[in-house]
Amino acid sequence: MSNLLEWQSISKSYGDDAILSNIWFTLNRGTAIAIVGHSGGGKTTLLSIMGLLQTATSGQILIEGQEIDHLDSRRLAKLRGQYLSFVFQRARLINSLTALENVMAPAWFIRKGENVEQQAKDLLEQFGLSHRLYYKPQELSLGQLWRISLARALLLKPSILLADEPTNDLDPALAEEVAQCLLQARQNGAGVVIVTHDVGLAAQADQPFRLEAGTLLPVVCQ
Ligand SMILES: Nc1ncnc2c1ncn2[C@@H]1O[C@H](COP(=O)(O)OP(=O)(O)OP(=O)(O)O)[C@@H](O)[C@H]1O
Repeated sequence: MSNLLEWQSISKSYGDDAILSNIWFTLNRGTAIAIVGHSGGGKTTLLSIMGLLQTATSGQILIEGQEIDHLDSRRLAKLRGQYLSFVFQRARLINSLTALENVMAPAWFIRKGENVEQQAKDLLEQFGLSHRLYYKPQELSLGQLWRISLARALLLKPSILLADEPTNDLDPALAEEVAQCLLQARQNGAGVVIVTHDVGLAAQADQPFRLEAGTLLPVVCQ
């Protein structure tokens, strides 16, 4: 079976500024990789290329063995919907919708025609929020908002879950809770990619990397 995601010699420059150079890696189903690195080192750039939101300057990207570099924007958008889901540092929920509606909103477009309500309720129950289904974001705590954001991402049944700085600004207990929820997504076979400043979170991934001088280096945890 082919790898979920494969990068072959990916480089990215903005004008003369080389940000990523000659990056190779593989993401398998049911595994998590984490990427740490200093501010301005290119983590967001890397994640947005991974999320098919930006293109690389050179190299090959394969999703389940399929080369994507020749695809037009419409086909890329389709692949994004089919394979990828994002969890952002700030939950980015819609204030006028309830928790349940927020979870279902992207699925209304991506899983058109499917009845996703029960699955959304099940996910919220799994995250201990069945008593908050009809609350609006402003009536919920930061941790609850974060769990809703993760439920929203998981309802799309992504093969690849991308998380950008998921534990920034969270207290240690909540950061640990978020880490466990994210890593749990591996159990459904998702490949998880976490970009973080949090070395403790990175250490819990199956493969922690450091982004340094545009290159991914494996981190050896003690
Ligand atoms: N669209 C762009 N055009 C030109 N330069 C850019 C662009 N986007 C990012 N950069 C530059 O690329 C470098 C890497 O930026 P990036 O946002 O990927 O870093 P980062 O590791 O995510 O940083 P942080 O941890 O502070 O969020 C920075 O020097 C930034 O100025």
